[in-house]
Amino acid sequence: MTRASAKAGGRRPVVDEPVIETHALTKRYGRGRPAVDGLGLVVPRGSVFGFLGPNGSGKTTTIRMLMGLIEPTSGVARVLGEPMPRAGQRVLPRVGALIEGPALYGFLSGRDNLVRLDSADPAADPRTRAARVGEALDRVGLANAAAKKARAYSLGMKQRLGLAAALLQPRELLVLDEPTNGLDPQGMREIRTLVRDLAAGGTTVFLSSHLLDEIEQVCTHVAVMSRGRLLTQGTVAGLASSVRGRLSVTTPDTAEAVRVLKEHGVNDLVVTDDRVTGELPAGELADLNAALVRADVRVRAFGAQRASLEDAFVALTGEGFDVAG
Ligand SMILES: Nc1ncnc2c1ncn2[C@@H]1O[C@H](COP(=O)(O)OP(=O)(O)OP(=O)(O)O)[C@@H](O)[C@H]1O
Repeated sequence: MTRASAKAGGRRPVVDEPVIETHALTKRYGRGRPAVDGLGLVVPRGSVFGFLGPNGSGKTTTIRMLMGLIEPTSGVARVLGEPMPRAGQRVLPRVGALIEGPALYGFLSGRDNLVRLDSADPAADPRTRAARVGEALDRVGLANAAAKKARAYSLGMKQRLGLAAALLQPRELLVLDEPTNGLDPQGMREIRTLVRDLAAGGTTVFLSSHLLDEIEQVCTHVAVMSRGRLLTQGTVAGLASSVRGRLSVTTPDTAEAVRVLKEHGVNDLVVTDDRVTGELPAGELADLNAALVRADVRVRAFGAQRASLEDAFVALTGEGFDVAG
C-alpha cells in the first residue's frame, strides 16, 4: 500500500496480497514436539485452499492461531493483511469460520438459531434480518427444514446450518475445519458443491481435511502437513504433476508383459488382475508399446496414469497416507 492510500485510511484489499500468510508460526503446548513447527503458509486470494494432513498433524492448532483463538508460541500470522490475534476485531467480521462443529441450540429451530446469531452481531441491521436468515438457509439448502428443531437435524444438516451462520454476512474468507468430517457421502457432496459455489462467487475458502480425494475434488491449492511441519504447498495440479505418473498396460498376458517391460527398464512393476503398472519411463512410450506387440503381448489398453495427490504424498513422506497419523 502506498503512503497516500494508507493515510486515506482505506483497507482496500491489495489484489496480490495473500489472504493468509504465516512466517515461522509455531505452537508448543507442552514440553514435547511442537504441535505446529515453523509454518510458512501462503494462501492466495480467490483460491480454494486445502490444508491436508493426517489427524494430529497440526491443522486445527494452525486454524485456531489464524482465528486468534490461541496465541502462537512464536512466529507471525497475517489474515486479510493484518496481524493475528492483534487485529482480530477488525479481521474476524470479514471471515466466516466453522471450527470443531457449529455452536447450536438444539431446542431452537434452524431458523431461530440463525436469528439468534444474527441478533448477536452488532453490525447486522434488524430490519433486514429475516431476509438475511432466509437467504442463508436457502444457500445451504435448509429452507425446507428451517422450522425443525436443530436437535432433530442430521450431522450434515447441523454442519450446513453452521455454514449458513458463517454466511449471514458477506465474507472475503471462509475457514472450515474438516467440514465433511462425520458426514455420509450425500452430506459430503452437498458441502463440496457449496464450497465450489462459494468459491465461484469470489470467496476464498481455506478448508482442512485428512481426505486426499476431497482436496483433489474441490481445491485449487494445497498445503501438506505432517507432524506439525509443512511438507509442501502449491497448486493441486502442480503437486500431482511434480510426481511422475505410472505406466499402465491392460493385457491378459501379464507375465509376458512384465518380462518385456522389465527388459526395457521399467521399475516397480505391479500386477493386479489383467493390469500391469510400473514407474513411467523417461523414453518414448510408443516404443514400449511396439516392444510389447512384437513380443505377442495382447495389449488392450496402454497409457500413462496421472499421478494423484496420494502419489505425491507418498513421494514426499516415503509413507502411505495414514489417517490415524
Ligand atoms: N490443547 C491441547 N493441549 C495439548 N496438546 C494438544 C492440544 N491441542 C492439540 N494438541 C496436540 O497437538 C498436536 C496437533 O493437533 P491438532 O488438533 O492441531 O491436529 P489436527 O491435524 O487438527 O488433527 P485432528 O484432525 O485430529 O484435529 C496433536 O499431537 C495433539 O495431540
